[in-house]
Amino acid sequence: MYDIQLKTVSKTYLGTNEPAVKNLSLNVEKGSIITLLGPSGCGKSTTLRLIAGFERAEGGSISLAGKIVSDENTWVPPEKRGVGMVFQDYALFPHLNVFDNIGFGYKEKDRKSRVMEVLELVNLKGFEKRYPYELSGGQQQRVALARALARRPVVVLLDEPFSNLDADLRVTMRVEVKRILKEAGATAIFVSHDQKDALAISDVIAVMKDGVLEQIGTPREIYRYPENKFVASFIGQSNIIKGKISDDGLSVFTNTLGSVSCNHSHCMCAGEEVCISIRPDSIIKDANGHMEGRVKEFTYTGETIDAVITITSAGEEVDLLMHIHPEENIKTGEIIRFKLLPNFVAVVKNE
Ligand SMILES: Nc1ncnc2c1ncn2[C@@H]1O[C@H](COP(=O)(O)OP(=O)(O)OP(=O)(O)O)[C@@H](O)[C@H]1O
Repeated sequence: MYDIQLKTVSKTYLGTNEPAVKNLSLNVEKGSIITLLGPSGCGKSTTLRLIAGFERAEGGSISLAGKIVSDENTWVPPEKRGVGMVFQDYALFPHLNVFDNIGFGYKEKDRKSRVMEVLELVNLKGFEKRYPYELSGGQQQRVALARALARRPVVVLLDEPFSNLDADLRVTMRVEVKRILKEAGATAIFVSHDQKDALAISDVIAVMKDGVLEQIGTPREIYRYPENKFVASFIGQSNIIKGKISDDGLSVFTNTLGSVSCNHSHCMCAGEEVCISIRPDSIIKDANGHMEGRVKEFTYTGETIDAVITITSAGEEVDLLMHIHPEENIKTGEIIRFKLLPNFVAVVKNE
C-alpha cells in the first residue's frame, strides 16, 4: 500500500518558462522513508510543497493514504491533508514552551497524554516547560519533529532538517530522527542536497535534476548501480571513464584501463559506447596489481588518503581518484601498482 502517490505531476511557477517539476511520478510505501536528493534548484522543495498543498500542480494527481488530494477536479487544502511538516529552521513558536509548541492546534481530549507520549519518543521528557531559546539545535529539531508527529499525520515532510546542525550533531540526529520516525511508523519524505544524509536515513532515494527524476532505488542500489553519469557523480565520489561494451557483453573495453569487468545493472549491447563509474574504493593499491599510475596529488583525511593517480596508456592519460590506507606513506610522483575490484564498477549511460 502506498501512502504517497504522485502521477505525472508538473509545476511551472508564474513568470517562469521552465517547469520546476516535470511529469514526476513517485510511489512511497507506507512506513518508509524516502529522500528527494539533488542539487540546488532541481525541484525538491517544490515537490514537497505540492504534496503539502502549499503549491498547486498544473497537471497530474497526488494521493495521500489512498485519497486524491490534488488533481484537475480535486483540491484538499493543506490543513486537511494530514501532513506534518518539519522545516529547515524548525519554525517553533518562540513565546510558547516545549509542551505548548508540540500541542499547538491539537484540540483532542488526549492532548496532555499525546504530547507527553511524543516527548518521550523524542527523548525530551522533563523539557516541557523550557522555551525554544533554552534548547540546543538538536533539541529544537526534536521538538519540531514531535510537533509534526503529535497529530498522527499520514505523512511527515522534512525540508533540509539537518542543515542548521554542526557536523557531529548532524550524524547523531540522522540516526535519532530515523529511529523516531520508524518507532512512530511514519511515512516520511526528506528533502536534502546532502548525499550522506540521504544514504544514512533513507529506505529509498529519489535523485532529481532539473525537475526530473533521474533514478530511484535503495541507497545501496543508487550507490552501486548508478544509471547515468549525473547520479554516479552526485552520490559519492566516482571516476567516470569512456569505454565500449565487449563482444560477450561482460566487460567494458577502455583505452586507458584495458578490459574492465563490471556490475551490469542495465541491458547493454555489444559494441555500445558507454561510460563506467569506478568508485575510489574499487581501486586497490596492490604491489602485484596489473595496472600502474603516477601519484599526481593526495590529501590526508585521517580516515583515508585521497590520492589522484595518472594512468598513461597508448598516448592517453586519465586521472583516477583512489583511497589509500592512511598508514601508508606515499609521495607525489611515485608510481603505484593497483588492481580494480568489480564491486563498485558500474556501467552508466554515456549521456
Ligand atoms: N515561488 C517561486 N517562483 C518562481 N520560481 C520559483 C519559486 N520557487 C522556486 N522556484 C524555482 O523553481 C525551481 C525549483 O526550485 P526548488 O526550491 O523546488 O528547488 P530545490 O531543489 O528545493 O532547491 P534548494 O536545494 O536550493 O532549496 C528553481 O529554478 C527555482 O528558482
